[in-house]
Order: sequence, then structure tokens, then C-alpha cells
Amino acid sequence: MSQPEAFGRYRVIRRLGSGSFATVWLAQDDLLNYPVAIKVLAENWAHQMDIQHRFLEEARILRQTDSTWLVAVHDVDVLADGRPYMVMTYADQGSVADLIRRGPLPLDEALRLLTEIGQGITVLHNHGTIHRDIKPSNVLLQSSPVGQRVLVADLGFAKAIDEASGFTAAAGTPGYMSPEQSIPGGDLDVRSDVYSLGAVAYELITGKPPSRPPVRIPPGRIRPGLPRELDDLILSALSVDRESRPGDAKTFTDRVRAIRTAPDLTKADPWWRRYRMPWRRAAALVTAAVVGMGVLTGATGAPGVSLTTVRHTAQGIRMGVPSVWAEEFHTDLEARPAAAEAGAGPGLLVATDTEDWHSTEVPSYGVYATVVPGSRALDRVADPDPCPGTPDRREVRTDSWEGTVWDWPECNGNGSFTSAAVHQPGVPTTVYMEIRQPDYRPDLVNEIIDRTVLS
Ligand SMILES: Nc1ncnc2c1ncn2[C@@H]1O[C@H](COP(=O)(O)OP(=O)(O)OP(=O)(O)O)[C@@H](O)[C@H]1O
Repeated sequence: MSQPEAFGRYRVIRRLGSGSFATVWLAQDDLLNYPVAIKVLAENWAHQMDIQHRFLEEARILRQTDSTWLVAVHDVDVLADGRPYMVMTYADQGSVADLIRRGPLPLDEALRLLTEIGQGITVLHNHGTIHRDIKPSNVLLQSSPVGQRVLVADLGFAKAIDEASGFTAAAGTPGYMSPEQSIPGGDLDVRSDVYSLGAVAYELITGKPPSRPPVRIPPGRIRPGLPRELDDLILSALSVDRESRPGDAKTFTDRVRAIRTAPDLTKADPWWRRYRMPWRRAAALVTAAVVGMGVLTGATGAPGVSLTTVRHTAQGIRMGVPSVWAEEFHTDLEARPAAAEAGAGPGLLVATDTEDWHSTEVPSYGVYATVVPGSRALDRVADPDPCPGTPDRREVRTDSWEGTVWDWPECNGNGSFTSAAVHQPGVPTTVYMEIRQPDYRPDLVNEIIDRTVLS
């Protein structure tokens, strides 16, 4: 759409962006000398009555609710060609999605934003409306004399609560929408929005949206040191069973507020979290802070590979991991069933993707290690079939370690998979390891085992 000169008395300045149904323009109200955002329904939708109805319904809800926490609609009108438009508050500071992209937010700021978003959704729930598409890009930010203000926007999917309990078409954004929203015909209530609030909370705090439901990894695993109540609240909001979620946006928001005002909150945020920096650097600092990390470069038995030493003090284990794999870590990952049955506790994982480590259908490269009491043979601790086919079996014997290794040089199209059970000569403690590599290198497996130290 080329830039129009004006919509009524509003002089167009520039395009702010386009979504699936509309284009939004920045314009100036010359009469009141004030900037506004104007959302115009796209031409190809303007003659579809249901879309036009939904567009006007969005404007009506925003006009009727008239809340500090929601984008306000000042006016609606129709262009000569039949396209309706609405005149809204201009959010001059982008969206929460832009903010998250810039790096981790200090915990207090993340919780402030979450409280304000929750207040906006509470206003909608009190009005009898379910938003159905809460996500960081639909939460806008506006500067105000008292600082930055949240404006919940984009009610294009919003629905009256009493209509939503009957047949409801699937709508929402994957990653943020509740499991029941993806079922066409499913009946919805305000707890679908509570799920999305949980997903936004997860992303505000960790920098990434939660995995597909069921979500099992608490945000505190990714950002250690969070108050326990916050982990519990976010995981409960993300429950597949909506009975286990907080009952509505107000209940959720009240709990966020209580966590935010608890006296020891600042202790949960180490000094370096109070500064903005790219997520990757912050993640490296988390690794350093929690497991203790040093980088070993130079001569290693595996040429061309620089190893990062990671140490997990509580489990008394130290490992060398190729630095390029040391992107994420998990200090407490449950072992696979066979190792767990043999007595293995949760172990240390350092990998490119820690979320789906146990699925060999998903690419992830790294090392997992856990300790099993006693001298255990590999076939007593390793799953026999993490990958299709029969593994290559070999024995390892170094100065420090002896044991057995199974290698699947090619596993489900996602590189190689190695299981190993090793112990120090004469010491009745077994280390069970899994190593996943993009290209199979047995010399690197040997190197990783050789450098592992138990204390
Ligand atoms: N009131 C506003 N002030 C400033 N920018 C806005 C405002 N409303 C929308 N925008 C921006 O305009 C763009 C288009 O918004 P729109 O709501 O049409 O779609 P979207 O949310 O990006 O996508 P979709 O509707 O497909 O989910 C977005 O970049 C949005 O941030």
C-alpha cells in the first residue's frame, strides 16, 4: 500500500508496520498537535463481512474499556473505498518483543512489565473479553511522564467470554497459545489468557518462549537464582490442565506483584543482571557463575578443538566440552530410564540445545554426565536403543578411566550418539556419559572421557 497523505484530519507521517489483516500508520493530529497510530484494514479483507465485523469489534472493546493498560481507540471511520480504520494511541517505544531481543531484563523490570500486562488483561477479563493472542509483539510500550508504560494491543482475536464457551475456531500464536486453543471447537475461558501470560513471563525472564506443552523446564534452570515462587507460578500458568492454572489474570497478577515486592527479591538478581547485555554474553556469565568455567585452548588430543572446562561442584564432576557446544547448560537433568534405574541421579548437561536432549530426533550437540554408584557395565546403565540400529562397541582404557563405549556414528540424521560407562581403576563409582556430535569423531570422545575428573 503506497503512503496516503492523510486519513481525515490526520496527516500521515510514516508506516509503522503491517500485520495479517491491517497496516498501521503514524500520523499527526494537527488540530490537537498530537501523534496517533492509525490502523487500516487491508484491502483484500475490507469486503469480508466477518473480518470487518471483527475489526470494528476490536475498536469497540478498546473504546469501551478505556484503560491505562490497553491501547486506547479515539475514533473509527471508513475510507471512500470502504476500508475501515481506527485511530489509536501511538506507542512510541516499540513492543516488549523488541525489548526482549535486546538482552535480559533486570528481574524487577521484567516483573514490573508482567504486572502491567496482567493488569491490562484483567481489565479485559472484567469487561467479559478473552484476548486470545497475548504475546510480546502485541504488548506495546509508550513513554509517559512517569516512565515507560505498557499498552496491551491487537485484540483482533478477542472474543466475548460467553461466546467462547461454545464452538470456537482455532486461533492464536503457537508458542503462546494454550493447548485448548489449538483444538477447533474447543471451549475457552479466561484461563487460556493465563497460559499466554505464563508464556510471556517465561520469555521476559529467560529470553525465549517456553517449549511446546507440557512445559517441564522451569525458568530458574535457564536463569538460576529466581525465587522459587516465580518458577512455580509460571509453570502452573503453563499447565496443560487449565484447572491447575491460576483462575484468571487478576490472580496471576496479584501473585506476580507479591513476588516483586518480597524483601529479598534483589538478592535473586546478581549484579551483572542489572545491566543490559546480549543474551549470549549473559548466558556465558550464568555458566561461569553456576558451574565455574575456564577455557583450555592449545594442545588437545582432538586437533582443532578448543575445550571449555565445566565444573559442577555439587556433583563433584569436571568435564572438557568443545567450546562451540557450551551454549546452554542444565545442572540437574534426569538420566534416561536405564541409568536412573541403576541409581543415577540427575546429571550435568552442556549442549547446544538442552531442552530436547533426550530426543535424538532433535539436533543437539554436547555432553551429559551423571554418577552411578558401584562399578556398572554399560549394558546395565545405558538405554539399548536411543538410536536405530546396533551400536559399535569398544573398550576404553586410559591412565584414569576404563570402561565401555557404544557409538552410533549416525543417529536419526542428527549426527552421532555415544553412550559410555567408565570408572577409575579400583574405584567403585561409575560415570555414565552421553556425547552427541554433528560429525562423528571417536578421538574427541576419548578426549572428553580422558579429561573428565571426579572429585
Ligand atoms: N498503537 C500503535 N502504536 C505504535 N505501533 C503500533 C501500534 N499498533 C500497532 N503497531 C505496530 O504496527 C505493526 C502492525 O500491527 P498489527 O497489530 O496490524 O499486526 P501484528 O500484531 O504485527 O501482526 P498480526 O496481527 O498478524 O499478529 C506492528 O509492528 C505493531 O507493533
